[in-house]
Amino acid sequence: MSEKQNINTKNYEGRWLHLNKLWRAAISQETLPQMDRWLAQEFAKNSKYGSRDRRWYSECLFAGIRYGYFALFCEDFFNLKYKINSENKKEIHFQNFIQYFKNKYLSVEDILQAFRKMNEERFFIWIRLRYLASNAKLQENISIETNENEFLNEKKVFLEIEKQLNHNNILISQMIMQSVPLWFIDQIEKRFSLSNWNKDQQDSFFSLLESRPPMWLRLNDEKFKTNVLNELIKEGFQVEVHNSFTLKVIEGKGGIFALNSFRAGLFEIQDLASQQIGEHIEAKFGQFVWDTCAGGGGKTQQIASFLKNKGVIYASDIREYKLEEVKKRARKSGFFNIRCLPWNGEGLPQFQKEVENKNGFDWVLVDAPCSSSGTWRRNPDSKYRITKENISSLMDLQLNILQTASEAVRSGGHLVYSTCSWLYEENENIIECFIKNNPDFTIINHKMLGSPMENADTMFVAVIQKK
Ligand SMILES: C[S@@+](CC[C@H](N)C(=O)[O-])C[C@H]1O[C@@H](n2cnc3c(N)ncnc32)[C@H](O)[C@@H]1O
Repeated sequence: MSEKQNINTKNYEGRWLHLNKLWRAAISQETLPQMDRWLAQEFAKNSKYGSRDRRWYSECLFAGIRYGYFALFCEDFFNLKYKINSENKKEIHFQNFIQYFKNKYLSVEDILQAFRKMNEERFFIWIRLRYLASNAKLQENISIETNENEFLNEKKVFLEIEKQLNHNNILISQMIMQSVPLWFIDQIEKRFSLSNWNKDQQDSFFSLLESRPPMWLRLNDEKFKTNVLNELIKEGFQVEVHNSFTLKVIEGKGGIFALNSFRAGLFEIQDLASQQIGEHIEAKFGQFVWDTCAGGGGKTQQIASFLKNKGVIYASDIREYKLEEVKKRARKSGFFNIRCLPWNGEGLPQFQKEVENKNGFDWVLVDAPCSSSGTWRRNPDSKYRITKENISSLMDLQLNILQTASEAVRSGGHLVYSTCSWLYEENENIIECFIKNNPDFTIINHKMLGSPMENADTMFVAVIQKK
């Protein structure tokens, strides 16, 4: 079978066979791969994939990961019903089945092993049925519909599962339908009650998991709005103005990086919730800011756009190569006040004398490494990877970084802590522990941002002030 497929019903079958092959290759990796990275490598290895092929294969493989846990649920239920049940003639108690399923898959290894054991054609039957029941739409108009007479038994079981779930505990049902591992049940309950999300918000938290968030853009200056909008529209993007700095791309053909206005540094791609974190750093002209975990500099750039070269920003990260990206982006946007310093979270780095002269920073941002549970819409594979053990080691790291970074805040200055996670352990818990150990700091406010309140990732921010 050739790798390149033209999109018509003639090689529809070949396309599915190739999809199965790609899925098998993905799950045969040593560990469950991060799907976007794995796919990028896979496509780079084979230049024969056309852009429509790439979109379709990646959409289907992402659906595979997004709904993989649900597919295991369906397959196990199907097997019980059609194999064990026909032999033993016993009725399956749905409640008992849920309990059995919950205890059967307790880690990413369990899930990966089950993916490997399952015939890929069968796997994609469940994925297709589930995808068709979701609100998500395939970007490419290549059908994933099943023929009327195909998979009749599976369709029956799928409908039965939907029906049974409708009569079940609502939280458990939503978790199963949205393929959220049941080991998260306590954390989800905690989040719902802590954040006081109402029924609609709870429903949205789940239903938003069916799709990626839209692409959000942040202008580096509101005066660029007309220029940027004109170019986007001219290039066929459908865009909505969210506020004076933020645009939402409703539809676009890709190729945003090639736009003149992007290359000239007039705007950045940045999720809405991430932008809202940045807005909590209310740095005034002339102030000093330290972005301790700057990564590629998404928030460093945003803070620089507030300061308009009047003030100083230090950007640090344990990954030195990321700081090269920060420098490149700063040059592109004409920000000359960003100083990059590698930092591993142990002790304070060697700042220039100017920091000591100011008695420390006015603002210190700790955009901490975290489980990324708030980015499941984008990276669904990460929901299977989060375990109690890695949350606990992340908590130690988060608290350590926050503690060390806090030593650089001047008296009266602010410490901002953020994550792209909705887990209590990584958020409220961390700031509560920090405050307990540091009575000279007070929490000014803290909140969840993004989904389910907005069509974005889910993030957390806390503003803490030094007395
Ligand atoms: C959530 S990401 C930061 C994203 C970035 N602020 C942005 O807006 O694009 C967390 C960052 O923390 C960095 N990091 C992880 N461990 C660290 C440590 N011990 N010390 C300093 N940075 C660390 C990671 O390399 C990663 O870039």
